[in-house]
Amino acid sequence: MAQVKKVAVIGASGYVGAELIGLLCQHDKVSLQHLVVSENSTSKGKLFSDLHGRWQGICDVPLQSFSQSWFDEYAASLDVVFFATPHEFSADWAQAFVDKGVKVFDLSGGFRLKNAQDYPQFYGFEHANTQALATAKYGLAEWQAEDIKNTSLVAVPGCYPTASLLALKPITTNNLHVENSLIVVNGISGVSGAGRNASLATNFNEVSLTAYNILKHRHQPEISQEAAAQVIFNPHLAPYKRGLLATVTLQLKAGISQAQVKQAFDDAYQNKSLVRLVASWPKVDNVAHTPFADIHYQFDQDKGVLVVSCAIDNLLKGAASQALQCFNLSLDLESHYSLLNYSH
Ligand SMILES: NC(=O)C1=CN([C@@H]2O[C@H](COP(=O)(O)OP(=O)(O)OC[C@H]3O[C@@H](n4cnc5c(N)ncnc54)[C@H](OP(=O)(O)O)[C@@H]3O)[C@@H](O)[C@H]2O)C=CC1
Ligand SMILES: CC(=O)N[C@@H](CCC(=O)OP(=O)(O)O)C(=O)O
Repeated sequence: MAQVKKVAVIGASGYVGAELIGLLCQHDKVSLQHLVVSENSTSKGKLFSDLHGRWQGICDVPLQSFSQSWFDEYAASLDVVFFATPHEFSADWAQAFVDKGVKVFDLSGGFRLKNAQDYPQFYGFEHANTQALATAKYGLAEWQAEDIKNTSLVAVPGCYPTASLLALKPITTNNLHVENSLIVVNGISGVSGAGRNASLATNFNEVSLTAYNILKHRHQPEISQEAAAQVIFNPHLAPYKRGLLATVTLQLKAGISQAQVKQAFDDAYQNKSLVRLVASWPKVDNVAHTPFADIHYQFDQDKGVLVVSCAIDNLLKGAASQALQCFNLSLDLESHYSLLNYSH
């Protein structure tokens, strides 16, 4: 029987933190101890439910602000901390919690890339803790259960990488694709993907379906690293709130059959209840506000071209519910524990 864990969430005022807290409130192995925001946050002292009205009467807990003295007072008393914070904050602070014996689930990109040199290029900062970078484990829940169990620092995948890798890995891990061929990933995300803070680019009046960050998005090295294959990643922003679609195109080796492709997907996901192999092209509306990933593919055997599409909720399967899957795995629970009937 897994014991109840003492848990804190840093980044509680943000979109991802809010979803995560909603999930943690319903989890019977969690004792939620601290909801934390930045040191100078305009939200400190407010109730969580004042900021996120969906949780009125469910989580009316005041928000604390993070500081060195907060860390000194509370860190050692925790079992688990979730970071739903900017990448650089996680990179700076995660190891300090690990050193206090706290298991860290980092929902930022602070520990996803193995190559420290990629941080200045794709994240705009030098990584402060390259040793932790080397030991952190990537936490794509359906694929890395053992790593997730056996580490103190889980790098929860990004939203686009989650959908892209769930689509790609049945093929790339079985080496069904032509080595060094062009793999193209087209991603479309709703505006909540950009977080809660106001900016011109995410202003309601400004948002129109558009590509952005072409050939320089930080998820390109993440997807390539975890698929063990170089990809071209084309992100798009779309004028809706929740949900993300990644559609990938690959060239498969000559002679690969429909049956081999089907086998690869069935083997990968037949016992994974949060990944649904659906009968038609997935839609974001079918997964928004849920922890599911929906996948569908079509293979033109004559041309050797495979197209796979995966839809997820960017804030849940692309962040908070996947982090909870990782937490469940670390407790030796099934990864879908407390998630299958989630609705809020
Ligand atoms: N949005 C998405 O779809 C996804 C986001 N992510 C990642 O999850 C993380 C959170 O994203 P999201 O919720 O969208 O972002 P938001 O901007 O909505 O929230 C960021 C949160 O971090 C807190 N914060 C900022 N600076 C600090 C600091 N120095 N110390 C402590 N807390 C701090 C903010 O608190 P306050 O502002 O009140 O100070 C806020 O609670 C990011 O790393 C993001 O890249 C991952 C997957 C999907
Ligand atoms: C629409 C939008 O702006 N999306 C964000 C991705 C959000 C996200 O998931 O970022 P991480 O996974 O790296 O934390 C972006 O493109 O930067």
